[in-house]
Amino acid sequence: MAANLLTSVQDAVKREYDYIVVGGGTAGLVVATRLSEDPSVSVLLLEAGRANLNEDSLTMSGTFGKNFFNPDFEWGFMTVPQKHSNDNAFYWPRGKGLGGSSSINFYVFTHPPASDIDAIEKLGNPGWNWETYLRYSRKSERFTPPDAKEAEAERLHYDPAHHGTDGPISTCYPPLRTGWDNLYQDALGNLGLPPANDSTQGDGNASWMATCSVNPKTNRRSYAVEYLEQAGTRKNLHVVVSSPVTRVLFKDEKSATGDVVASGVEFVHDEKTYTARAKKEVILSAGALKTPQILEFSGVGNPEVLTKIGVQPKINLPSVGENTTAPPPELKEPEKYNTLDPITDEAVLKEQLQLYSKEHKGLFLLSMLGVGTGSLARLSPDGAALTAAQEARIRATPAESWRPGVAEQYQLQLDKLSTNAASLEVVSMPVYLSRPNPPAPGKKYFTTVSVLNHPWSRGTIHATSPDPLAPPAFDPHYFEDEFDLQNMVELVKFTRRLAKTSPLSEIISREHNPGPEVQTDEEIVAWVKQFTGSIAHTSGTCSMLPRNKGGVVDPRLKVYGTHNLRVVDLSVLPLHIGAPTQTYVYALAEQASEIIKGVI
Ligand SMILES: Cc1cc2nc3c(=O)[nH]c(=O)nc-3n(C[C@H](O)[C@H](O)[C@H](O)COP(=O)(O)OP(=O)(O)OC[C@H]3O[C@@H](n4cnc5c(N)ncnc54)[C@H](O)[C@@H]3O)c2cc1C
Repeated sequence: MAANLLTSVQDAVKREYDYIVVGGGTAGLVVATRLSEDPSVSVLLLEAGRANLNEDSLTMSGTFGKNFFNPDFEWGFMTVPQKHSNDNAFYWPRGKGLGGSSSINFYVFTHPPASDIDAIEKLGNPGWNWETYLRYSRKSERFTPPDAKEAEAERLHYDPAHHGTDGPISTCYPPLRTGWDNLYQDALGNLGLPPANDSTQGDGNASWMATCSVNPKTNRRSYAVEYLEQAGTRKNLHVVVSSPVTRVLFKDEKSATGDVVASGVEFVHDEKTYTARAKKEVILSAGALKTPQILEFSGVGNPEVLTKIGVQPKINLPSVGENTTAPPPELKEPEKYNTLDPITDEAVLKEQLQLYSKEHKGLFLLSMLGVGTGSLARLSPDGAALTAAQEARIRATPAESWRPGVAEQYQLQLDKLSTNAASLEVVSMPVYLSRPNPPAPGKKYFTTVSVLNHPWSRGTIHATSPDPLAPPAFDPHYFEDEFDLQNMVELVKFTRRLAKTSPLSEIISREHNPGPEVQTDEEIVAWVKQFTGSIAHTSGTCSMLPRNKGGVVDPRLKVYGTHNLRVVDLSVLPLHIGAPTQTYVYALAEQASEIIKGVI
């Protein structure tokens, strides 16, 4: 059905649309679909990548990372060398094509803690709180509860009030489970993270079983393209693919309030440049890594950055591309039970692919299930002392030494530290995913993906080349704040303790990474700097904050100084949340759609 919405460039440039949405990823597809619910408005969606509709390798479940570095589906971004991480450049995968990152993500679908969502409102954004988040998250979700007997046996406990039942994104518990997740949860409980329904309550020091965005009827990925499917054959929504937008175009005259007025966008298709025209608004949803670049090429940003790429400044907004927060993970693994490792054997892979395509069964139904979150003080014997030292250091640093608005963000992070709220996450993954020691043939593993959810380092993403199609410079400043590194080191030690804690210890034969040769703090630091990777949740590059506090958009998601240009994607999240980010992006885009429609 969604294929009916595809339009040719020649048709699109002949018309004038009410709304142009830039980027057909997670947020963009929600916004375009919701706006076109009103048959009296016209919407054009421009996506840089291909349509990729009905692409088996995207919709098949259990294919974690399969499309990494595949230019048909993924951008292949790299950070600049990281000064505080041995000058390593980190791989930042992002989805390309309709569905964006929701088409390649690892489809864990969980809520952030309520306090993290309320923090967004506290930073100066009325209406962006847990209550509204939950309303819009429910609107996006179609949850299928587990069978009652199975739920009891496998502890698939949940709060029905936290799930929607008739939204476009299907969610469920992973259709196939590893068999060790109860043991994982018990071991986490023995280390101070007791079982809970989910991550939303209290200080977040807990463990739970995560749901995923998979359709339990088809056992396929459920992702943003479901929204387009809902749009069906609407005549007022046009989708043009393979057309990267290079800049927003503005009218010569300003609005009555003195703001610049967007009139459309410039985009490239088959190496030719075109213009698409908008009557009402332009909405940027190109993701946290690309939206700041489009703003900069449109003349919106820090004049110094713009001048270097040969762009005439229109709006002085130095916060574009700043406040980049990018949490890094660490990996480690034991052996046994249901995992995806056997598919590295050609014969098993063939058999499993057949099983999946014919009966929608087999190992590809596995997903991440057991999750634990905790504060540093809860996870490490040295955590309280390290936390106190960080609190003292931040309090002793004059607020003027940070960029505007960071002091307010740090205050909320300090509140989390002083109440011992969870900021670290350990997720069990049923496959070998770590470096440098390779897996042994014929064995099974699980990896503990360890995540720092509230990093203190702040980075930047800026255009540096005059070519708008060249990637910008991604610089997360990993480990610039030493506390981030200390957290990662303590996470490695915690993961080691977890593996030695009953009942999990009973099923583990040995640790492969970091491996026995990595023991002292210095050795762990070296391993972390060399072998950590990005969890792909970068946010904040066009933060929703007051303008004098580092804001790029206001609480109506409008770019400051503009009359009708908004940003709706993960760029606007001003302070990172303690969870993977897709659930948040769907809720954000649902709320944004109602704002744009004037419903709220
Ligand atoms: C590998 C990976 C694993 C992840 N795992 C999870 C997980 O398990 N659970 C979870 O909750 N979250 C996960 N995430 C994060 C989550 O998927 C993202 O945060 C979310 O999808 C981001 O949505 P977005 O709309 O901001 O950006 P995207 O979905 O990335 O959309 C941006 C879109 O804009 C397009 N675009 C870019 N530039 C232009 C341009 N110039 N012109 C036109 N179009 C353009 C892109 O091609 C893309 O389609 C993962 C992400 C990745 C990459």
